[in-house]
Amino acid sequence: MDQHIKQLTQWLKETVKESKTNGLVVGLSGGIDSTVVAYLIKRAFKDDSLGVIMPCKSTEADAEDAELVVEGSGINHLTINLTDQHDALFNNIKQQIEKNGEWNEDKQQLADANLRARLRMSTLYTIATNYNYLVVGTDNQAEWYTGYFTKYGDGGVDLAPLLHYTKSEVRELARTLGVPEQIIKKAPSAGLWHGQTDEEEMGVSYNSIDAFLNGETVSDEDAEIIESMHQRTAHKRALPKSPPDFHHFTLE
Ligand SMILES: Nc1ncnc2c1ncn2[C@@H]1O[C@H](COP(=O)(O)OP(=O)(O)OC[C@H]2O[C@@H]([n+]3cccc(C(=O)O)c3)[C@H](O)[C@@H]2O)[C@@H](O)[C@H]1O
Ligand SMILES: Nc1ncnc2c1ncn2[C@@H]1O[C@H](COP(=O)(O)OP(=O)(O)OP(=O)(O)O)[C@@H](O)[C@H]1O
Ligand SMILES: [Mg+2]
Repeated sequence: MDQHIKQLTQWLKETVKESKTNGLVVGLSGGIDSTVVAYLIKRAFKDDSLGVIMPCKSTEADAEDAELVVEGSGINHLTINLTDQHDALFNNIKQQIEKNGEWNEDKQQLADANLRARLRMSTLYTIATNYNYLVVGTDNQAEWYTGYFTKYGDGGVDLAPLLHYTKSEVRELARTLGVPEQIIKKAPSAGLWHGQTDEEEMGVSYNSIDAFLNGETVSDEDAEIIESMHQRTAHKRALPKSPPDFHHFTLE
């Protein structure tokens, strides 16, 4: 993994140079993916890398883990609490829809969760504009393939350095980078509602997704879940659909 870390660091430097920007910013959750990204961007840009801790109705333990990452990596950081802003915006939207009697209770948890991810994205882009930085994503190969991210939320980024690494490879990168074991061992969680874990929500383990991506045999049930997630989320990996140019086409 040493060689990968050197190459990733070099790639980050080149990408920033080509974009004529000054550095990189990432959201720091205290989870392993953003931790690995934080260590990498700090290596690439000693002074022009920034981690942003954005609690949003999340647990104190998550913010403490993120602080541990700041200490371990030495990365510059900001903490911006989004809880009140999320509350205000979500309740405003909810009240307006409720007035029409059209609020969908079944979708409340998901809508609330995705707004958290999109508020974080908006915060990161506001910061990126200020410093002339790029926003770095944390999606790994397993999340990208299954579409397990919020479209234009944590998926709304300028570059995605971990896209070709399975979850177990991200753990290997973390060990090589000297990430504290406490962070490596934590159950992956989007932290979008109390007690959420990725594997419970998806109904399949990262070990199984990694094996599938490596071309190894997994159970039929797991393969079906993975393929179905992949198909349902194809739109997240594509540019927005647009119609044919009707200046040049007439539909029958
Ligand atoms: N066929 C289609 N063509 C074009 N667009 C389509 C579409 N189908 C839905 N859409 C659009 O996409 C939206 C649904 O996608 P999206 O908004 O992403 O929402 P969705 O995929 O339903 O939910 C996001 C999932 O990602 C998980 N997540 C989020 C954030 C972080 C993490 C993590 O691991 O940390 C995990 C979260 O727990 C949840 O399971 C729809 O509201 C609609 O606007
Ligand atoms: N509380 C938070 N503060 C700042 N950024 C956050 C927060 N929660 C989530 N994010 C951002 O959203 C990204 C997606 O979350 P995700 O859970 O997939 O990654 P992770 O937390 O780094 O690792 P893991 O998947 O193992 O939990 C994070 O990597 C991070 O950039
Ligand atoms: Mg997480």
